[in-house]
Amino acid sequence: MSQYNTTILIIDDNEEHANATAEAIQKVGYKCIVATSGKAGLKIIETEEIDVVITDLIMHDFSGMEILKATKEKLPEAEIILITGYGTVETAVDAMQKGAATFLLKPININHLRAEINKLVEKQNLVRNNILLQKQLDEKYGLTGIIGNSASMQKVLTMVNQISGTNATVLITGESGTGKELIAKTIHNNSLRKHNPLVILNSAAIPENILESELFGHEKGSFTGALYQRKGKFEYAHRGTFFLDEIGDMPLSAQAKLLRVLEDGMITRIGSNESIEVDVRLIAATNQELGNLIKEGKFREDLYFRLNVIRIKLPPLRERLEDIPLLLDAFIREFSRLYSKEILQITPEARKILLRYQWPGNIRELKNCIESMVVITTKKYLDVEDLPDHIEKKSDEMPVSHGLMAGMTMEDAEIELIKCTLASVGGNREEAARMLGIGERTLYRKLDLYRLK
Ligand SMILES: Nc1ncnc2c1ncn2[C@@H]1O[C@H](COP(=O)(O)OP(=O)(O)OP(=O)(O)O)[C@@H](O)[C@H]1O
Repeated sequence: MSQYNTTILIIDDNEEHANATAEAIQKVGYKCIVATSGKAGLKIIETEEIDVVITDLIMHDFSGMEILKATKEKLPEAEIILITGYGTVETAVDAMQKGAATFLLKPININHLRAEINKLVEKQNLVRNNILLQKQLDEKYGLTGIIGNSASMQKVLTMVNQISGTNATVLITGESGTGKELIAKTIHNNSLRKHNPLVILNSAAIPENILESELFGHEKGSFTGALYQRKGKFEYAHRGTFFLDEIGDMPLSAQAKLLRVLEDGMITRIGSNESIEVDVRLIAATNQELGNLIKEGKFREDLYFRLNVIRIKLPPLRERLEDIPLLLDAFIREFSRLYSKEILQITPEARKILLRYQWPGNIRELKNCIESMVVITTKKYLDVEDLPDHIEKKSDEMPVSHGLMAGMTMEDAEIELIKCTLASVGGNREEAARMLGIGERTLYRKLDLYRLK
């Protein structure tokens, strides 16, 4: 949405003043509706789609605070700017705590007002585009809950979509917190097995001496402590999916037995001579390099080939920083709802810092970070001071370009600036355009023109 389809409501009981403000805003392309009383303003809020409400704080019938309350109820996505005199600054601050975007002092500086509106509209567009994009992704893949519009995640989603309906064994690799379990659950939920169990076992979390019993079950008396007969996870997963996490940590003896199950579809409980047929789709995951484990003699090569029928490689978050804005918006919404806080926003400064951080714990770390910020903030937005302590807070450490020299053309300088800005935000074009103060489309055009894509 551009400014041409953004509607701004101006509520001010000084008619002359209201019209002058509207005229100044219309000049830069916004659609304006003027209400010259609080009552008229409230009626418009009830019936029209408004993106930004600019209201005087003190009017003869209703106060700006009442307008704010009604707007929050009827138009939760709209942004509110309060216009106030010096005597009422305290009330305006209170209004910001109740959800107003900002307040401006009288007499209004029209350039300042335009800049505030531009900022708010840009923020609204970003949120709306992200929601739309996620909806499109969900519709395209029918895979709700997996967020990511980077090329690498699109590739993963396409693959998940293609293989979910098959019975093929899947090996998911990726660092901790990149979403391996989420992908495994999604494959199961989109498969014909979705009404049957999804059984999950983490090989690393089970002591070696009981892992085989967990996997294949045991007969009563088969070892000290085996007081009863017990089914293993494979049996529980019959007709469903078995997600075996941290497979790289599985001891060699269990690997040999697992290989046999994959080859003939039969399991044998410990202490039994009888084989039981199981119909299980296996999805294995690891954050280790299985190739290295094979070289070290810790992982069976034949099992690796059996598992590696379909391989899904999840890239670390630092290699797909362009997914961060979408993830940020989704997690902020999720935790605002969970902790019953009005949907919060994040300041550009805090956003910049999160975009530059390397995320060693990947999406799990980002999710935890946003959860803690939502919990601790006392404001309507998340800011730099809400960031966890271990995240470096300096946002002014921009990469410096060393490529500028007297004598180079403006065009070369522009190329250098674009490259340097993109590098500072990990290639995130949306964020880079914002920093450069140009539209995303303009940035795309320039990338095309200078063959920087
Ligand atoms: N693409 C994504 N979109 C939304 N949420 C995600 C995405 N990827 C991961 N998450 C969330 O991040 C958290 C960690 O994901 P998950 O447990 O699937 O990672 P993992 O790779 O299995 O981690 P580990 O190797 O430590 O077991 C979960 O809360 C998950 O829902």
